[in-house]
Amino acid sequence: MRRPAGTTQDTTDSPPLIGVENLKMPEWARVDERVAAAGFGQAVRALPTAVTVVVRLAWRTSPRLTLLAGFVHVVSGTVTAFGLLATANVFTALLQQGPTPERVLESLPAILVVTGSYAARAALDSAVAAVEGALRPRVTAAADDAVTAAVVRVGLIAFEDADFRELARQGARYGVRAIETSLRRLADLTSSAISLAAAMVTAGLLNPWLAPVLLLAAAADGWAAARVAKLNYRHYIDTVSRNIRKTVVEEVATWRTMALERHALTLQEPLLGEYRRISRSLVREEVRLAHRSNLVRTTGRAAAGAGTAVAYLVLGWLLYSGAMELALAGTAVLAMRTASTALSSTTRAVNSLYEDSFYIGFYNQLLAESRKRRPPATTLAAPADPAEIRLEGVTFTYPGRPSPALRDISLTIRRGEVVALVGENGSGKTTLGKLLTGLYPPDEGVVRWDGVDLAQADPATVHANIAVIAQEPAEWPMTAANNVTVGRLGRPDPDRRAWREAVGCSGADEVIDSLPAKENTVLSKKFDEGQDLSGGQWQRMGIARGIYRDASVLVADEPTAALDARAEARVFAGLQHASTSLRGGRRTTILVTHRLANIRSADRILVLEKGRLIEQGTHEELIRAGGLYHELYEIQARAYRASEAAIPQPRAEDAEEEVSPARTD
Ligand SMILES: Nc1ncnc2c1ncn2[C@@H]1O[C@H](COP(=O)(O)OP(=O)(O)OP(=O)(O)O)[C@@H](O)[C@H]1O
Repeated sequence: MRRPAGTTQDTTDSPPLIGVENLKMPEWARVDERVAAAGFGQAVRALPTAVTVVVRLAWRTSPRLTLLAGFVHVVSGTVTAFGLLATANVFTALLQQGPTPERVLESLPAILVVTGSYAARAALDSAVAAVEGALRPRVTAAADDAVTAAVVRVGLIAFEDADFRELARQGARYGVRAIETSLRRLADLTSSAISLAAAMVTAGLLNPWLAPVLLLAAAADGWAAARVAKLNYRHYIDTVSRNIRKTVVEEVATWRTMALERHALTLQEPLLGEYRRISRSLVREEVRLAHRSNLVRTTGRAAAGAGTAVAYLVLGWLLYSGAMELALAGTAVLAMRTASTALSSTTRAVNSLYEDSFYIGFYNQLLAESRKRRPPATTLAAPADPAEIRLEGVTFTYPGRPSPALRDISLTIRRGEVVALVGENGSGKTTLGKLLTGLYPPDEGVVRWDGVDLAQADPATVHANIAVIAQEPAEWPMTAANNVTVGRLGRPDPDRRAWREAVGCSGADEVIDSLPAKENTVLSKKFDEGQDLSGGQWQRMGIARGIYRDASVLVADEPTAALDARAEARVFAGLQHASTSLRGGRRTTILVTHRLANIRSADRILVLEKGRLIEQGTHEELIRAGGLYHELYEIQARAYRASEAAIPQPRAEDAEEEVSPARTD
């Protein structure tokens, strides 16, 4: 990937364990790389968007608190400005001609105003803190809620896209944090901008020359702050891939699910080494960033110092030439100092907002992407118990994959059929199961249930009628009972018949019986007294959940891959029973399996090869056809025949003899 000049290579100093030197930068980060390269003008133009997001969120959260926050900030800034002007009056009264006691007496009202403004300012500061304290957590929670709700509602296929997953992670984490800090910056900006305006007006009233000179002194500070913000962002973009890699290595080095292989393969030290290498390279970048930021800040400060010197020279010249009275010099100095402080606070707030605006950009991008990836709102409902599932010319490609997982598939499945999907690894069986059930939309072609195009139907109405027993079932961190009933929340089952049938057909009853608190045992090691299960036990719980769901279309994807022979036989008998036990009819069952002996009695067998449907028929028809199914079946059957032949068959008299030594008589 071509990188803009001045950016660093995202590499570590030795070949990475992950296997690639440079991870591809996520799409969203590359979009924002262009934003990072933008000039200051563009940055200023980006501000209103960030401010709008924050204010809109605040308004949506609490219009009353938002108005109150705006009000107290404006009043607080105005009181400061008022105090400044009052101080000018004090100086004018004190430094005019005449006896000192009279001058002091004359300045008393102005001194009272100054004192009053300080007291008011202190009271307003507490009001600001109180209002902000009430508003900020609400806005942060609202931002968090918006982003979580947006991500939760995207279609399933979005989670197949690595760029979207990363955008979701970054947008939620940095975006929400940026909104929270922006709220504070916005408050700072309001009060410092008012103070600046007051100082400029005061200086301008004293002498029109003073105002531009004040700006000159503070502008350098502002430039430095803007530059540092950009450096920070550039750094973030440059290290994003490395940070992703670091997180992945950290996860595989510490996660419990990887622990067994990690130890068995003695990968702890290599992983630690990889982690340290990435960390070191990130630290080097951080240090380089700190040096560059420091240099920029020092340059800014030097320029600001020169600007201040010019301002004092101009003031001196104004006094020397008699363009300004000496009595006003004190006020001018005060205005200069106030303006300088206010301008650097203003520029700092503007720049922080500018920096935050990038992260708020991620946040907005995430909301927009999530909206785009949300299934379209529709009132079209899928039929609850379709008489026919039809695929017409269906092609599907996983996001980011160069070639389709399924190509031009056309087929029809009728209500109550038990259909087996067969084929070698990667031939597309699981993917076909997901398309049949509307979980993934096809890129080309159409999937219809009784003529209703699933891409046009409300996904909730489709999903309500499907049950999926996944190859690797989810390990829900809840009780064993809930691990089954979560299959259909709220299903009425007063006498627990459905529950008993589900755990009985799947063999989950044996699992539950072996648990210390039976069905009330929490299945997660994250909780005290929680229990974990073996792979096969989790699979039984998944099957029970699928059966308990009692849906009209059931997809079982390698349901018995991790089961022992006895459990497998029981599950297939259970699934057979489940296929005939749908309320008043037969359930449409789609079975994905490699163990061909289990599907001989299926109504139809579909054979896939490299994403294409190449054969279909009953077991006998496919065996007669002598194609791929016949070949695969023969390989498995031959293995059994060969192992049977290898076992010597005992003669009747041998058998007698073999047993006899054990006899005690
Ligand atoms: N989440 C995914 N992202 C990208 N590609 C995928 C994903 N899942 C599967 N694929 C690819 O799609 C193709 C079909 O995969 P699928 O899982 O449907 O095959 P399968 O027949 O079920 O395989 P197996 O018998 O190994 O379970 C394969 O080339 C696979 O690499």
